[in-house]
Amino acid sequence: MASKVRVNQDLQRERDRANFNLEQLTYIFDGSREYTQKRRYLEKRIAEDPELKGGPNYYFLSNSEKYANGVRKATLLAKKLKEYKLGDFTDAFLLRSIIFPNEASPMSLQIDMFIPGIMGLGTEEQQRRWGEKAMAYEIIGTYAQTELGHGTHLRGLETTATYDPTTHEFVLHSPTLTSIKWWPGGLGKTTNHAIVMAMLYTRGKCHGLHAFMVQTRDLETHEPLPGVEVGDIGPKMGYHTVDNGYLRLDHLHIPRMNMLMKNSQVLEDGTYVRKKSDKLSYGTMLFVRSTIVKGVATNALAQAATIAVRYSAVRRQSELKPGGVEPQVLDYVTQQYKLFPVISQAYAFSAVGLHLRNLYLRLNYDIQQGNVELLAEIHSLTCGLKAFSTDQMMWSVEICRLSCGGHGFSQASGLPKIYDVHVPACTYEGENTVLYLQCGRSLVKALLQAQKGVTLSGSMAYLSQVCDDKCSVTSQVTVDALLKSYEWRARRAVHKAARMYKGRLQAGEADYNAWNQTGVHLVLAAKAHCHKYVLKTFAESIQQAEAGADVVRVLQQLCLLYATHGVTTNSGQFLECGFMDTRQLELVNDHMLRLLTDIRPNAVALVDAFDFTDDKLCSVLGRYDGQVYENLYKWARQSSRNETQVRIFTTVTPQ
Ligand SMILES: CCCCCCC/C=C/C(=O)SCCNC(=O)CCNC(=O)[C@H](O)C(C)(C)COP(=O)(O)OP(=O)(O)OC[C@H]1O[C@@H](n2cnc3c(N)ncnc32)[C@H](O)[C@@H]1OP(=O)(O)O
Ligand SMILES: Cc1cc2nc3c(=O)[nH]c(=O)nc-3n(C[C@H](O)[C@H](O)[C@H](O)COP(=O)(O)OP(=O)(O)OC[C@H]3O[C@@H](n4cnc5c(N)ncnc54)[C@H](O)[C@@H]3O)c2cc1C
Repeated sequence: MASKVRVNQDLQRERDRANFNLEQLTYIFDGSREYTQKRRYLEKRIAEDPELKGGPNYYFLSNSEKYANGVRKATLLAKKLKEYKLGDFTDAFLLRSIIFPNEASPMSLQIDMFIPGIMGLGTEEQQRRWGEKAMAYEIIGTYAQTELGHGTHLRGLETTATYDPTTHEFVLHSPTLTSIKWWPGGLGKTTNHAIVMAMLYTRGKCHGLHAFMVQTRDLETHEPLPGVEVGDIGPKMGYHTVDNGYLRLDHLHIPRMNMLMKNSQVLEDGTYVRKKSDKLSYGTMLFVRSTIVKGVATNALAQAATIAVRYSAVRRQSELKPGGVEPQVLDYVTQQYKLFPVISQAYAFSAVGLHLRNLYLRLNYDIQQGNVELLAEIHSLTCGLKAFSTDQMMWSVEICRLSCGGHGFSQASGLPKIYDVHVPACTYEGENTVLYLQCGRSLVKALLQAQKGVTLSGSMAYLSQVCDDKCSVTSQVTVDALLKSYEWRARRAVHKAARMYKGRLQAGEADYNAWNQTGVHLVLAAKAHCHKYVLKTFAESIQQAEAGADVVRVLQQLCLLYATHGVTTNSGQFLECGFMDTRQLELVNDHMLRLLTDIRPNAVALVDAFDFTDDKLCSVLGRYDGQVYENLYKWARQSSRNETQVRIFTTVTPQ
């Protein structure tokens, strides 16, 4: 992004010394040149749009004002989708990310889950009936699954949908206090529809969790409908622009055809027609998990790295060379050790996120053809990678904030806002530990199958491969050599969990207890499996990259940094499996430190390539021009606390 303003000299010097084609790297990070061009076009258009440019300073708003401003922008988003003639899903996500920089829209569930739910769970007729209205924002919906008493345990959800064959209606009800729907985004004030996940009863039999289209509010008055109680769940740690709400249903009658019936049906006489797979109802969650790696984890990592690296190039502090000038804090190796791995994580998870998107599209196509073979594998992968990428993001965003010293603790840095809005991803769409366990169990089950002669395929094929070669790490540390170490570490972790599980069964323990007692090692196995998968996918993406040698070189440096940093921060597991010895670990560690030096000249350019505008970052520390101090001072003076001076009133004490 060319800037005509005065750029901080240190930052300009960093940009002048970069030695790779930054534009090409942006295309790779975005996924394509076309996406970059469309993003830039929309960013420019929004920045110049009189209805959207400017606006109140988010940081100085109360929580209620943040929500009201969010509703204002969400209604403009709906308007601009039409005005800009943007129709498809990707465009809606993109436009929303520009209008809501590191903010969640009060209507975020409309495109995150409500529309995907209609398209994924509804018949073609139902897609026409509600999908088109939802795309036109004529109805505003959310996804109401979690209840006061249950979020993880879907089979424990209590909301009921009971079919009445005499009226051809479902009666939706919240039978207990713990069955009140709790958390759905936009439910408190904003939305007028919800996909309600409820236990389906027909002819006295429960058929498990199914999706129902429920109108919660009058489309004219926005009043809650009879049988519907809705409200906001109250202040939260972050996510202030979203009215996460509660929904209590009191024998609400809805037509039979409000059950989303793509995968299973209830006929007029109450006959239940079952679906191909019990898990197709869970399809919306699988879709969202597949988008979180790129849309949430990568996005947060890249933004936090941009802010922290640019600021570290501008910030001069302390004394490095005795008597010398104060150095840029980016010249401290400890600062490089904090920040450069975050850059590598952002590029790694971007590659994985783009890969997952293609995998999901393939699964979706297969399911349309009635083929659910890939479902279990993609479920396992999306569980593991959603948890692994968001865990990494949570820690790394905080490392970036801490690396900015006191100013990192100011909202002016933009880093607390990144944390606030993205860290819930460790909980929503499946709490991370629970998802690791899903992944870990599927790995152990696959290995046990392989031990019975079943040939494994896909991401688990390596589990049954006999690998007797020793670690090939020499003084020439390479990704290929390290990938074998990662594979060995993951294979060993899965084998260990499987041995523990089988051992407990053989000792006569019940199956559920054998799984529970193995839980810690299931999580370790899932993390090791995901770590290997990320490194392998990142490395393969570089081999396939359409880029010049200069860009390939910097990506290879980042990939090797990702690999070596992963070994040094998990060294116990690599040593424990006996594949790598302490001498080889030393070689890996030394190589990682050399990589920090190699990457240092390109550090600012590598984050510039993420191509975030100042409007997107909302950060005084991460400004493109690096003019931090004067803008921190200007920012502080905007604070309402500075509108008045302190007056000392002497109180007259009665004689
Ligand atoms: C881009 C930004 C988006 C922002 C969105 C913000 C809004 C947030 C919205 C939400 O949070 S919506 C609510 C999300 N809630 C959850 O994710 C609930 C998590 N819990 C579950 O998914 C399930 O309860 C479970 C943990 C997976 C357990 O499943 P279950 O109760 O069925 O029992 P299991 O014995 O574990 O599984 C049985 C069997 O089924 C397979 N399986 C489970 N889920 C799926 C699935 N989604 N797809 C495919 N297969 C699935 C599981 O692997 C087992 O297989 P087998 O081992 O029997 O072969
Ligand atoms: C910001 C935000 C937005 C949300 N938006 C929505 C929404 O739009 N729609 C919606 O339906 N929901 C939404 N949710 C709810 C979210 O999906 C749930 O909070 C999430 O699924 C976790 O469930 P829970 O809260 O019941 O936690 P619990 O499952 O009760 O977790 C508590 C602890 O128990 C552990 N635990 C639970 N089960 C197991 C197990 N089987 N094995 C081992 N440990 C276990 C967990 O690891 C965790 O440590 C949102 C939540 C947040 C924070």
